[in-house]
Amino acid sequence: MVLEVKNLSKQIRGKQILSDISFSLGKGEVLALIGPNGAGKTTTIKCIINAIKKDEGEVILFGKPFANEVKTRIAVVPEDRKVFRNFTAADYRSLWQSLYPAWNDQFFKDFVVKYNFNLNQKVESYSIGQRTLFLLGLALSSGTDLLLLDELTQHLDPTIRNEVIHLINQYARLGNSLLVSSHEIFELEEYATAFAIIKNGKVLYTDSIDDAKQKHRIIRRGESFKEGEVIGMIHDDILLKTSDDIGMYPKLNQIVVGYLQGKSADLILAEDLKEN
Ligand SMILES: Nc1ncnc2c1ncn2[C@@H]1O[C@H](COP(=O)(O)OP(=O)(O)OP(=O)(O)O)[C@@H](O)[C@H]1O
Repeated sequence: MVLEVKNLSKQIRGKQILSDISFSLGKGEVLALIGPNGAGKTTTIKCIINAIKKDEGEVILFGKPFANEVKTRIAVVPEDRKVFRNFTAADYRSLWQSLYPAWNDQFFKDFVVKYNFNLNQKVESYSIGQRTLFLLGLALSSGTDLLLLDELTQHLDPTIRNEVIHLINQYARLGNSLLVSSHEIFELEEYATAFAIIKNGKVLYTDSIDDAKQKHRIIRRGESFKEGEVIGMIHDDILLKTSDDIGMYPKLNQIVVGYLQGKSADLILAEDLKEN
């Protein structure tokens, strides 16, 4: 495993922000950390890179507990896209080149040409979409084997969004690993191979996309079933975790919605439809 997060917990100002968060990311995988606003995605990423101190739990990177040396093997695009004042794209290139021993300057040069970046322009003057693309370009050029990308596709027009997703896939195909936080559930299958659903600082479910689809079915409300657990409601359908071959296989976004919605009182009653 490239990254293992085990039983991570964090309180901020007396409020429990993360509770017992666990998931893992393998080589060449893209794990989507998916959840609504305020779920704890950014806090999880900050704990992984030790930008904020975790209270409990373990973060294992490349088989070892987090240590400062590992920072040169990880590149991050933060959610706020904050950049240094007065720093040009060329300044950023020099900085990242000095920080990352495996920096790939040819990749960076090609990236700058392909996306038409002016190296003499201040990065703070880029639009939010250009800034996101540029920061991703730095991360992809860093030569690291793990990227942490916080809400990467947020505020992007469809053209840049498609480019960004293409770049994520290309980087993963080279055997690198990516953790991408998002609340955009409809785009997940374009890049993710695995996912962790997070809500109120807890992981509700984590799995590879293929395995998750195998383990769940969508049945009509009122339809009876022999074996399984009712997970949640998706409009008039029910998401069921079951080994029975009933109903329909779910799409990833249906699995996410089912877990996020959870069981309401009338859905708990639906468990009574289980055949004895
Ligand atoms: N420094 C802080 N002080 C107080 N509360 C904080 C702080 N940082 C985070 N929180 C709270 O922790 C919770 C999780 O925030 P976090 O930014 O991790 O969520 P998120 O899933 O990344 O959300 P979003 O999708 O909106 O970016 C929120 O309720 C947030 O208000």
